[in-house]
Amino acid sequence: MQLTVVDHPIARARLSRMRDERTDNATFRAALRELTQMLVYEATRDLEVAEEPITTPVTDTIGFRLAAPPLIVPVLRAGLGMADTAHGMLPESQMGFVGLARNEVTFEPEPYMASLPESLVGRAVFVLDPMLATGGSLVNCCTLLTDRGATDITVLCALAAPEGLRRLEESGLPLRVFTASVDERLNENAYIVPGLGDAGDRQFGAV
Ligand SMILES: O=P(O)(O)OC[C@H]1O[C@H](OP(=O)(O)OP(=O)(O)O)[C@H](O)[C@@H]1O
Ligand SMILES: O=c1cc[nH]c(=O)[nH]1
Ligand SMILES: [Mg+2]
Repeated sequence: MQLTVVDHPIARARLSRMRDERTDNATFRAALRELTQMLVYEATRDLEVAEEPITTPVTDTIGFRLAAPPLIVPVLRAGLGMADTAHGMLPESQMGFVGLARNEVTFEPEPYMASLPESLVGRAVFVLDPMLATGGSLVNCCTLLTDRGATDITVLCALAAPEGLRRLEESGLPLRVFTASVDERLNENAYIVPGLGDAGDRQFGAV
């Protein structure tokens, strides 16, 4: 599994705003959108481009377009806050949706929806979820994708815990992970420390 930590100064500043308990829901969402831009920018660096002839106001030349824009898959709820930004940067991409809620007693994810293309053979997939804690939710989501034939999955998250990264690594799933920080650890409630709290609640309110 390939891990990239996007620790650009602007990314660190946005992440700090998200961590701060005084940050209100609207400011948290704005900071997550801005952080998502940086994660997408880094994660798309190696995407294949196709050449196409174009004409500028001055002359004919060669232009470029993405050869195969990845499928974007936000994990509901918290990943929804990254979806529009990622789609804006990859406007030709298709979007799928996975809904998971972590059981806060067992810490296991409980799936409640999946809306994905039947086959993902030969398609790159970008999974969006700001939080990688125990890793249970992302293993569940990425297994749904590999069950459909995906072999090229990129996970974009704001924060990752070492425990979750280990679980993803041990899953053997074909993954690359881009995160703005690898935090210290999980606490007894499987929350990331120092973390930022519940990313869904911080954006949309407590359920
Ligand atoms: O790595 P894990 O231990 O599985 O935890 C991470 C998951 O927890 C959060 O979702 P949550 O279940 O709180 O749902 P929500 O987005 O609706 O708040 C987060 O967005 C991840 O999906
Ligand atoms: O710290 C955590 C752990 C799981 N889910 C969150 O939203 N935050
Ligand atoms: Mg939540």
